Amino acid sequence: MVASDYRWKDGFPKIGIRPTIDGRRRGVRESLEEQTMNLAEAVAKLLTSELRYPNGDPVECVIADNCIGGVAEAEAAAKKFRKAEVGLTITVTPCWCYGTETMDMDASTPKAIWGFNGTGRPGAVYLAAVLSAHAQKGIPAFGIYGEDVRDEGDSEIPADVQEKLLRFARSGLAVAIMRNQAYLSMGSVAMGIAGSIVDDSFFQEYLGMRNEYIDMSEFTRRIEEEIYDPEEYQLALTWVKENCAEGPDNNPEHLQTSRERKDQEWETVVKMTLIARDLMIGNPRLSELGFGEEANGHHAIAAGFQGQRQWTDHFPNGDFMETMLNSSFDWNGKRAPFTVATENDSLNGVGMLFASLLTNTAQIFADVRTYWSPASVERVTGYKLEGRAAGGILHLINSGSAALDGTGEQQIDGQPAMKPFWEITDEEVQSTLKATQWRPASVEYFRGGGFSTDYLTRGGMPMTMTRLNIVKGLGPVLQIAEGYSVDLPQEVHDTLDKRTDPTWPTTWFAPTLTGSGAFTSVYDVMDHWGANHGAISYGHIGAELITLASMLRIPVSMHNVPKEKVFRPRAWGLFGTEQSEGADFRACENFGPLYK
Ligand SMILES: C[C@H](O)[C@@H](O)[C@@H](O)C(=O)CO
Ligand SMILES: [Mn+2]
Repeated sequence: MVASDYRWKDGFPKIGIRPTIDGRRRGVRESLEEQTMNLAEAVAKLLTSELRYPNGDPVECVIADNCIGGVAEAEAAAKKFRKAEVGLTITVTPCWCYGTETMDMDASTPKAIWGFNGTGRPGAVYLAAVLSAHAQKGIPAFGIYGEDVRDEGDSEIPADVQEKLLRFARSGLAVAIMRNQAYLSMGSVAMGIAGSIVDDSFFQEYLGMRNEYIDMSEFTRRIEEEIYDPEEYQLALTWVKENCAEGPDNNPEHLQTSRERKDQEWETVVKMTLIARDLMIGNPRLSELGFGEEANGHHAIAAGFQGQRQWTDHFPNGDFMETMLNSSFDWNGKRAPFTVATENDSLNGVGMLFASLLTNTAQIFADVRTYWSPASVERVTGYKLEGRAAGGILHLINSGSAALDGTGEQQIDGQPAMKPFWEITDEEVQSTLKATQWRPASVEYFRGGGFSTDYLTRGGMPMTMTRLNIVKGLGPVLQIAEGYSVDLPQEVHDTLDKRTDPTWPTTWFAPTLTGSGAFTSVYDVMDHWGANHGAISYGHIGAELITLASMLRIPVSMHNVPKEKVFRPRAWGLFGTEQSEGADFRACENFGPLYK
């Protein structure tokens, strides 16, 4: 097993499927057993064929041993699910069943109910009844009810039901996978950035996660005492020399460092990468080398590196380490990305974690740096923004953490994309590496040097930018902006890029406007953004993020997701049905964090 696969050794949570049934024997129950179990099997088949765990394996479903007609069978299923480490449940039924007697009572796992929309037996009536019980008992559940009436015995899952089952399951798996994992804070607060003040109550109560902390001096100790796998280090260094092209030094001549110094910095940043990964997930090789404690790691599904300034004022910066860990490959080959936030912005790290669990793809961490109005672009370059960029663009750029996948060199149907690692080809890995330069870090900012990731994201990718904020008195709030990466003519990009730090990776982002609220204009999007950073994912995943946030009881303060894709627990509608965000805030406050 390569070190980076070690993190999956405990397996993943499973999806529990609960076929519920009218418990009346001597006719009713018997007539429904087969159809009900068939629905359960059809749901399991759909989920197993469509969804994958972060390591690429198909998700696993566990079906209750028999249909659930009353409390004894409900508890038997719950027991089976606990043993099988089920992290979310889906109840399916074509018929009337007894609400509180058959419901899943575990308040800490996401749950959905699909009430088959037929006429012979009232599955949708059970759905309404049991959802009212869920509301009354404070255990919110998602309701799924197909739009069109189907015939009795039909166990095909209609497309609208499939979409909701998958959206629920993706988000529910994200909830279950992050639970009991850790966020590892490497260092503390970077340059007064509030997101790097780790709020452990938030992690504990909303995400079910624990917090681990190390001082950055741990990197120094491990470098000096050689607490890493020396063979992997040699492999990594050789791979880096062959595959990571060093770009031109942009520093004023008197600040440029020698070749010898740069070579040393490369050695240090490669060691830092091995060390950060081992800190996060452990490494069995360290045990063989006599470092049993270090071999265990911190059980971290996400981490952040403070870097600035105490580390970077003296040592090479964390850009190479953060970028490589966030990417879908390294010297060991293709593998699931790690989640590492730059500047230890733990709240942006959580945004990256959400999106990576929902998509199994790598994430871009960036400063939401500049709103470029069409007039400003024209003034500075003479160029008139057009197409998706016509309303203005956001310059997403930061020194570290942007996954190499963000180059857009991977493809889906001939279009730029970012894919799960198991779909990435070797050629795409090569062109991603070719599209990236490693620029000697700007020494005025990073006195200890290092190498910044420099690339330009290809335009035309659907993308979703998200940001988690914490507000005193309110708690966490999520912001979501769907849009597209856009291409600019090369000379226009160069002019705009050179006004800031051209050694950093750039994504030009055009959010999709709705004409109202925070999405009236691109300026409004920037003006509403809650912090200096955003987490950017491939794809339009706003609907998945909304569903996930509602499971965790994190209200969404701004989004541009079409209304028909918004899917939250049924009880949300009881807090008001208006299209504003108010009902979401009231519901989240009322039910409180998932693990309170
Ligand atoms: C080099 C600078 O300190 C940057 O790292 C800074 O602009 C940020 O990224 C702030 O989030
Ligand atoms: Mn930043």
